[in-house]
Amino acid sequence: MKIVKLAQEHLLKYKISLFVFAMMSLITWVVSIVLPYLTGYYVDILNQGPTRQEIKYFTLIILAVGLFNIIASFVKNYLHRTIQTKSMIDLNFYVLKHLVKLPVRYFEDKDSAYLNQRINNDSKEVINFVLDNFVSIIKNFLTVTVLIYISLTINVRLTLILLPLIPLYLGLYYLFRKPLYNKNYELKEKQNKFFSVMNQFLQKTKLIKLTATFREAHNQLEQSFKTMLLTFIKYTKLSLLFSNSDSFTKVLARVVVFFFGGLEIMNGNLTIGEFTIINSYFSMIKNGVSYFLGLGSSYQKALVAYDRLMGVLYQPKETIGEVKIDNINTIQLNDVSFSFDNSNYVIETLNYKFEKGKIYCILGDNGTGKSTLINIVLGLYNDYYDGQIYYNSNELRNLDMYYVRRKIVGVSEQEPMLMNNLLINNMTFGIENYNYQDLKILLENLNFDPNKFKEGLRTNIEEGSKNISGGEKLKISLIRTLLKDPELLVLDEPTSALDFQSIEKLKELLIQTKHNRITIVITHNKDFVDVADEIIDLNVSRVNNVS
Ligand SMILES: Nc1ncnc2c1ncn2[C@@H]1O[C@H](COP(=O)(O)OP(=O)(O)OP(=O)(O)O)[C@@H](O)[C@H]1O
Repeated sequence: MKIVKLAQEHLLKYKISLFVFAMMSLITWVVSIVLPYLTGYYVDILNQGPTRQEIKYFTLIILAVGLFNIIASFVKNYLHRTIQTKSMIDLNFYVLKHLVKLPVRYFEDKDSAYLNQRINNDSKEVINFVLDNFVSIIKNFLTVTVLIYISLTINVRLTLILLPLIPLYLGLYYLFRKPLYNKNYELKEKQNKFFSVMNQFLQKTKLIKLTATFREAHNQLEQSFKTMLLTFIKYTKLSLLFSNSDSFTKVLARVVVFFFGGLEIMNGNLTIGEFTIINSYFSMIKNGVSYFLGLGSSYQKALVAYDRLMGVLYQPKETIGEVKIDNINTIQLNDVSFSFDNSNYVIETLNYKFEKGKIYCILGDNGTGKSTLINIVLGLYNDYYDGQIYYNSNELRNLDMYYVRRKIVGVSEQEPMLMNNLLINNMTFGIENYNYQDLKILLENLNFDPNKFKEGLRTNIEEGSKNISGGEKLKISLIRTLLKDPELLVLDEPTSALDFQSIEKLKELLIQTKHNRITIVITHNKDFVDVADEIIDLNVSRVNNVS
């Protein structure tokens, strides 16, 4: 079975724990079978007038079995939880590892929070299905067969009278199964929608305040809750109806056991102890049967989770070559074209050569393709552009761009992403070797005073937190990029959140270090035009510096 194949790779990392878990599960199962039998046997002894010795003996057995069961259950449940958590995270990481190597365009229409939650839930579903059922199938099969056999050996007539109640239960189950599944599914969808509206309500508090749309926001929230509540009520009614019908079969079974069991006792064909054993065993047989009935629907649920995970795992990874380079003297674009929708070209037959030692300024109004061009040059759209791009003499698609970007490329983004980490770690993130003196100079040059923060460079920064301004975020990202001393430096809209003084300092810094690298600055205003050696104006239809 394909679900087992996916889960086993992660579960089998904990072979010994799994083996002990299986053994403990079987032990607790044996205890659950033995206890009603012992109880029945004891009832018969009590009925016949027990000796003090017998009472002592049975009490000790019950104590020993009980204690043994507690220990075995503890070990079983402990192992179940730890194996489940570890393998679930393992599978989750396995999918995330693949995900992070997919082309960036895969993520463009995805909500990352939703995707993350989905992968987490699906990993849990797949692991739980396999872990829970690998012992349960054997256990429940044994429960049904062994207990029917023991009941038959105790009293054939009573067992044969009780067995037809199982098809009755099956009928009820099938009657309710589909509507229950559908209503449950519908309820989950409505709950998800409701929570996403609640989430939005919290996320958009600032917008709600600014536009004073409290009433509209609250109405939306209420409407979504009403829809969810309606489905919840329908589901609750149906599930209560089902559990009542289920209780009805239990009552019926008890009536049959009491009436026919009573007659059998009266006729001397059954002891009181045997009566209690059959009574307990029949309910265990019924539970065993319902386990197998429920297996189909839990398989369907796990299958949905499996298919969604495989949907990610089957996505082809982005194109990455193997050639590693440690310096970049030129980047040449030959007839490069790119379109998001295969019809409107954002970049069209662009020919351009970037050379070490120069500062390039990519100019253009909003939406003219500045960021797109940089994404192409950095190898993020390797699977989508036409034409060729050469780093020195190596075609971009042949380069190991993970290596190149890590070692010799520095990119400061328009909206910098910070890690939930210390200020110092954010400034040095991904940089293998740096000089503390260089960091100090950069801090001074960019006018960034870490002492302004409560614990200086060791202050914890949280993405989205209020203890850091937009400009400060941008400076952290600039420091991280410049500290790397890259061969290719890309600054995307570096002036968007900087004050005049900081812009001037940054310009000085770029001029001072331009000989060691290719510097590309993306901007929609003219702030950097005066320091640029070449300007690429994307407002102009044909850009070309290559004859
Ligand atoms: N993922 C996408 N799917 C479809 N179209 C996109 C996508 N990303 C960008 N575009 C479109 O491509 C064009 C260029 O976008 P790009 O972000 O490169 O522009 P930009 O010059 O960097 O803009 P800005 O100055 O606003 O940052 C725009 O028309 C934009 O709508």
